[in-house]
Amino acid sequence: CTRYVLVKNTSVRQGIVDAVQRALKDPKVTSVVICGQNGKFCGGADIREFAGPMSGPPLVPMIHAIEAVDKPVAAAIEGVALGGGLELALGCHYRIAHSKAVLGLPEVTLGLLPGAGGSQRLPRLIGLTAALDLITTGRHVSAAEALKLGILDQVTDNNAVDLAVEFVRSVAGQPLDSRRLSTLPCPCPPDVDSLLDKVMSKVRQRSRGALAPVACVQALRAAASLPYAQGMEKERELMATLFNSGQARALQYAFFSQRVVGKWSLPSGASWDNSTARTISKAAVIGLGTMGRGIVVALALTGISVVAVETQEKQLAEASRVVPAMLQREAGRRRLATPPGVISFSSNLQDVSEVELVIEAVFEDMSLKLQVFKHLASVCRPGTLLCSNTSGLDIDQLAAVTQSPGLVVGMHFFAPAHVMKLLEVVYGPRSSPEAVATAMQLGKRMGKVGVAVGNCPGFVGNRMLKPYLEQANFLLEEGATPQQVDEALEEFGFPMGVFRMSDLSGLDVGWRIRKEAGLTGPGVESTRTRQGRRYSPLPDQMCEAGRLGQKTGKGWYQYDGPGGRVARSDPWVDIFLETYRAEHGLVARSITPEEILERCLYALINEGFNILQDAVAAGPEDIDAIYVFGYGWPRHRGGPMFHAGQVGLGRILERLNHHHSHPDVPHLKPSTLLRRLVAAGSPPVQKWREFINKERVHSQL
Ligand SMILES: CC(C)(COP(=O)(O)OP(=O)(O)OC[C@H]1O[C@@H](n2cnc3c(N)ncnc32)[C@H](O)[C@@H]1OP(=O)(O)O)[C@@H](O)C(=O)NCCC(=O)NCCSC(=O)C[C@@H](O)CCCCCCCCCCCCC(=O)O
Repeated sequence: CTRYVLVKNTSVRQGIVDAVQRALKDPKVTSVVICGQNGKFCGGADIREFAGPMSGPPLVPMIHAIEAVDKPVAAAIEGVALGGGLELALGCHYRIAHSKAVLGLPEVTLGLLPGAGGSQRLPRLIGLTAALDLITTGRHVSAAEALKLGILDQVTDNNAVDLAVEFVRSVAGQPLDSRRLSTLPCPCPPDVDSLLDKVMSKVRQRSRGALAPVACVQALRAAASLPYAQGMEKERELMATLFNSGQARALQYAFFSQRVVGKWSLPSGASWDNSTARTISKAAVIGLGTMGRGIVVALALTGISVVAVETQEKQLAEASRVVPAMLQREAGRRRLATPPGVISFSSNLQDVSEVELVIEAVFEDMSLKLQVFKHLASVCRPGTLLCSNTSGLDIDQLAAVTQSPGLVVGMHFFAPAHVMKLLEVVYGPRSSPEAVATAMQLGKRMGKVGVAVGNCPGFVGNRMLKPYLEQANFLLEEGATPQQVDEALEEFGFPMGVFRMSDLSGLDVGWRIRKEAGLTGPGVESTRTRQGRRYSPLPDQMCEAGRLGQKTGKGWYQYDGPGGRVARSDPWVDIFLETYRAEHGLVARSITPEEILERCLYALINEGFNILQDAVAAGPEDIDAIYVFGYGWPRHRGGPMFHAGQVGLGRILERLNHHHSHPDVPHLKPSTLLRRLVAAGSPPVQKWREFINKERVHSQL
């Protein structure tokens, strides 16, 4: 073999075409190895190219040409072979990989399908059943699994390129017909139709309105039932539909948002690339309720040793029993051989004196948290980072009771903390860049999507949730039922509507917060206006009636006893709402799903604009990542701020104005930023950051 180097500064596709052509023409070349540069085979198509017209040689004919070559061609896979990268490898006659390589067809996660023959070649190679799994989930597989599935011919711990060269030399001259996947039949189980139907219904249920998983099944049905050329035609047709769908744009935006938020910056100018993070090896978690336990597991899974502290003996005993089992289960799910972290349980706060970082996860009560922070400040070594898992309390107030307020940040996890991907890293005015960098890096080590956000009540996620919940309650007062509201939201793509979600998390959570805010409780007058704003006492009255949600077996729905999970509508709630309306002289009216979506979602989006205006979030991507990873916003709709752009900012403004002008629907006053964006011609979401910065410079916000 002669080695031809693919030059990186020209299009990779052009490079491959040219190099293969030269190799074909060169009589000295008996076989060909395609490899990547710098130890990475190929991560697939450049997603940014999808936004404009494609240039350079198209992928599909290029792969066909490689497959048709009459000298053996092997792909030497190091690093990754994803998407178009794996499709290129499937066009080669052989595939040799390094043991650490990762393979997959993740196009479905970008709103696409493997559109360069992958949907037709992979099932011909590994069979329909396995291909359905890989293509509809987009999951990555290790080299070992790929070898077992039959995607790879050989795996090595040594140099994959050297092995591939040796390998193709050894097979030079052998017939290649059986190695051309496009010529092979697709191995299918006998009950192929019932398998496809079953997978289709599973996919529809799981995808909540996403188009790509459904198109993937359709493409695989074509692979199973049609000759290759017709299958490719179907693949192209489905790809064209997906390609031009708003969902593909939303999912590709979500891919980049996830990466944008990692490049955080603070209003002070500190940012990910000018701040140094400390590497944490010893941490402590204070409070072993649901959140604390999850955080302990998340830390331990990264190999950090954790001191888990709980002062209540009963809770400590239960946590000592439950946490190791949780760790074992999660390690198993992640295919980690043994959970690497070491956990020690204690009832003594003194035991955290040697750790480098503490996460407080006690009850959501400011006076209790202040007490804990004061204590920590006296127990911990100087320089220990003190973090709070508060879901919305003032980080600055906590920092104020310590000697080093710069070392205090919020680390707001989402339940279950060892599973949910989102982490809000909350910086106060005094938090140091080092503290933020350390919390962000720790989040990354835990596999979280960390988003740096400013300090305000509820931070980003919960601050936006408030007007959303408020509108949902107002809709009940006006005539909707919890089922109607939930159905509209679930149809939109949320895994759970707002009332089912409240039942799951417990109605008492918000009740406690409202009591602390003086909005309800003894001595507060039972009116529909509180602290000068419209207020719905409905959720408080539910709590007063003992209906706290799933845990009491009754909430906005009824369940089969406490802890039950299947929500059924409850005639009690209908009577409760009717009585309430009658008491307050409200006449129920018919409310459309459109109004439900506008009132709930536009309220949430409007608060998102306020948050951007206040610089609590650095950009719309931060808000969108928070909602996609922490609040069940359907990923194929990009996130609330992306969705606003899709709907049209002018339309959102017009509908907010419309609802706001209604005498009994307050709290929907459009944000100044939204107005300014509309006045500026509604620039695309990718331009908002720049726009906000300019407006701020000119003091327009
Ligand atoms: C590769 C990774 C695993 C690396 O992870 P790692 O953690 O190491 O690094 P990062 O994730 O932080 O990434 C670093 C850096 O790189 C950027 N990036 C990564 N991948 C891509 C990409 N694919 N494109 C663009 N940019 C990428 C990332 O943003 C970071 O940039 P930054 O500036 O922040 O530093 C990991 O990155 C990863 O998983 N990547 C994605 C892998 C993937 O999903 N691949 C599939 C891509 S889609 C594809 O391959 C499609 C194919 O099926 C071929 C399609 C054929 C097209 C045919 C067209 C027919 C269409 C018909 C249309 C008809 C139109 C009409 O008729 O109108």
